[in-house]
Amino acid sequence: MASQPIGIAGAGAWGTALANAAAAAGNDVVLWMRSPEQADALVATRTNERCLPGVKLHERIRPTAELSALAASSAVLLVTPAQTTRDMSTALASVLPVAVPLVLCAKGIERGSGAFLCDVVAEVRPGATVAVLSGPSFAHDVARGLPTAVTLACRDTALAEEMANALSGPTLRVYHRSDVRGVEIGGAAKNVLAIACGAVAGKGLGESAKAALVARGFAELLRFARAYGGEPETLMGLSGLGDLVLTCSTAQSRNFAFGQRLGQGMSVEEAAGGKLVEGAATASALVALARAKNIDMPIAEAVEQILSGAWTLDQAVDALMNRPIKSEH
Ligand SMILES: NC(=O)c1ccc[n+]([C@@H]2O[C@H](COP(=O)([O-])OP(=O)(O)OC[C@H]3O[C@@H](n4cnc5c(N)ncnc54)[C@H](O)[C@@H]3O)[C@@H](O)[C@H]2O)c1
Ligand SMILES: O=P(O)(O)OC[C@H](O)CO
Repeated sequence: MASQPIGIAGAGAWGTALANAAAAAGNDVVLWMRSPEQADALVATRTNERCLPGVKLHERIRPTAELSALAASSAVLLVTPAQTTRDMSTALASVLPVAVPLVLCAKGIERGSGAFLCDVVAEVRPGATVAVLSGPSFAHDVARGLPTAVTLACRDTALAEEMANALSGPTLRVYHRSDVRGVEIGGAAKNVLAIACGAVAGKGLGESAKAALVARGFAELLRFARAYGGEPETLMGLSGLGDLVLTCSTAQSRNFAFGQRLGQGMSVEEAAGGKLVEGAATASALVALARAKNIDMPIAEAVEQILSGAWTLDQAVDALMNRPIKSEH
């Protein structure tokens, strides 16, 4: 794997941070972005000032706007927003040999179809290997070389181990696992729950409410994952509890910050402020999947009701607090 470059599709905050981490781990990296102007600017300045101000691009990274430049990669990390997965993996299918694994790094569920992102890729690139990388990792932390750990899941356990080794470096520790479904559910669902935590913070409901929400949110995550074939043990790990705790802790998270602004009384549009808020894009699909299997997810439901304009935040709090008293599970 080391002799071929790692390909990265998407040069936003996370794609650029992962490119730096992969290069620091000893790999050559081809970093693709859709804009030729951005690629030229990256080649010239070796910084991605819009997404990661102040971070120098590692010398082993080759920026490009030619998708075909990814064809010789040992693996391609797809790091564009979750809702672009179908279009991006279709475009990649036309240039990548089927033997090149695709590692999904976005966190979400496809709106409209309600499809998990791995299933989207399996549809448009049949026979190709798909993996998922997820866990507690803010791009700005990783890009600055602050330490963290994430999980890479692939059904091919030998390949999962090989890719985890290739991407692990001095400050990014990559664990491997075979439970692809569990790892992708952890990443997708925690963003929706983080919006609720942010809203509690923005509304000034206190630290106790926030902690209660994390615990009950985690119970929802576990129920959902169990019903959709994820292993509970996976959700107790980095892409589950780990990422839920991170994203529910700080306004450094875009999902939390979005919820916080909703809690302060802003509209959905004002609160998003033009930034990528994956939990807002995924909430309706997550809730529809939960309803389809009668999975009780009142916190995710409340987020969806607020986002659709059906409930105010006060109504959501009332609905959550007035649910029948029951045994904790
Ligand atoms: N930023 C983080 O800390 C972080 C950490 C872990 C995971 N993630 C996940 O990674 C994904 C990307 O997040 P990000 O922070 O890099 O977002 P970002 O907004 O910084 O970057 C997204 C990139 O995708 C590109 N893009 C958007 N639409 C596209 C399309 N249709 N085709 C091709 N390229 C397109 C944009 O030009 C941009 O470069 C999200 O799913 C997010 O949840 C982010
Ligand atoms: O900024 P957020 O909320 O998209 O979260 C980024 C990562 O998913 C944290 O692990």
